[in-house]
Amino acid sequence: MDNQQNVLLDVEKLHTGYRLQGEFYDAADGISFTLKRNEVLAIVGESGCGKSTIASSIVGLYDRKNTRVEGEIRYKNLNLVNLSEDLFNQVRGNNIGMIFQDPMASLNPLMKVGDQVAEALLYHTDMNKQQRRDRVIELFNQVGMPKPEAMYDMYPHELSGGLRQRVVIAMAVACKPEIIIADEPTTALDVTIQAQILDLLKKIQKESDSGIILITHDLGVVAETADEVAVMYAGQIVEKADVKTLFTHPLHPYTRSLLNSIPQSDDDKDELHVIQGTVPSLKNMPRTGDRFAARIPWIPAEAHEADPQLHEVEPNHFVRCTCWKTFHFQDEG
Ligand SMILES: Nc1ncnc2c1ncn2[C@@H]1O[C@H](COP(=O)(O)OP(=O)(O)OP(=O)(O)O)[C@@H](O)[C@H]1O
Repeated sequence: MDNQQNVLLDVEKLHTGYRLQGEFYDAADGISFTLKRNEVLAIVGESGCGKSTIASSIVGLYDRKNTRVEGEIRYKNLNLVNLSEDLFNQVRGNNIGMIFQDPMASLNPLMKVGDQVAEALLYHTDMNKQQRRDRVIELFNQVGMPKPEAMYDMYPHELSGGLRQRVVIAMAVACKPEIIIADEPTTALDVTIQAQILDLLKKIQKESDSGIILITHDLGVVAETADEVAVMYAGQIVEKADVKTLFTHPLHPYTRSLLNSIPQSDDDKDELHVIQGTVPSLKNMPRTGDRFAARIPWIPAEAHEADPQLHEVEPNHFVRCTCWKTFHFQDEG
């Protein structure tokens, strides 16, 4: 049972649509989930499923003219869906920290990295200059930057990709936010550095009792880091469970296909089931029936629900549609 006090963020029927040639099309199409304290919730799915749309809806980083956001994103007594720009500016950084994929895009190339982290403190705290500098050095220590004092005065281009991402993480956690949203935080980094950054995120989460929403297309990252997982397909959550259940007992055909498309070892290569087709574009997304049905055409139409819902098939394990009951891979007969 959910302990309400531990719920940091409660997303309820979130619809985020983008205007394309005058009409809105939902990229997040009725998304509901909760993020709890001390939890890493991974949102996973192929490119174009709507993962980043959820992140930008939560932090209010979208073009208000061409984006329509409806539903509820409850944080404390606020509904972030109707929040004014002013309030968003207070919440972002202070209560909700954001880490993006490309550290270079988050950093100003002309400013010392230490000053950039200090700037976040300038907006959200009443620390004086020296206090801000001390706090930045402390943060650089916390995120594992070597020689933090010297690092303060470096420019982004003087740092490696991994160190730049550590600066971005320092910036995101500078004001001790309760919620951290990390959108593909390791995708731009070398494999060896990826593991270090994921370890760092877990360490920060544990030290600060925060909740992390980790957005990724990489199931390896999910296995490494997440507590809970939401699998997304074509704007909807199709399966939700704790990480162990999801990896040992996946049910939705999309989750099973995703898991089956990663080789565990060279021996498994012959048994991989590649997912046919691609995620439909926003305009061409089916809005009725099972959105994944077109990619598993050998499963009979009557196996799918007409209006697939998320069913709790066992405690805390949710699956959309009942077609999983008859699903098999094509070559399994
Ligand atoms: N600003 C926008 N205007 C119009 N369409 C958009 C916009 N942002 C995203 N989309 C479309 O919405 C859908 C979901 O995109 P989104 O970026 O949320 O997916 P994603 O799962 O995060 O994929 P990726 O990892 O490639 O970013 C895609 O079809 C995308 O083309």
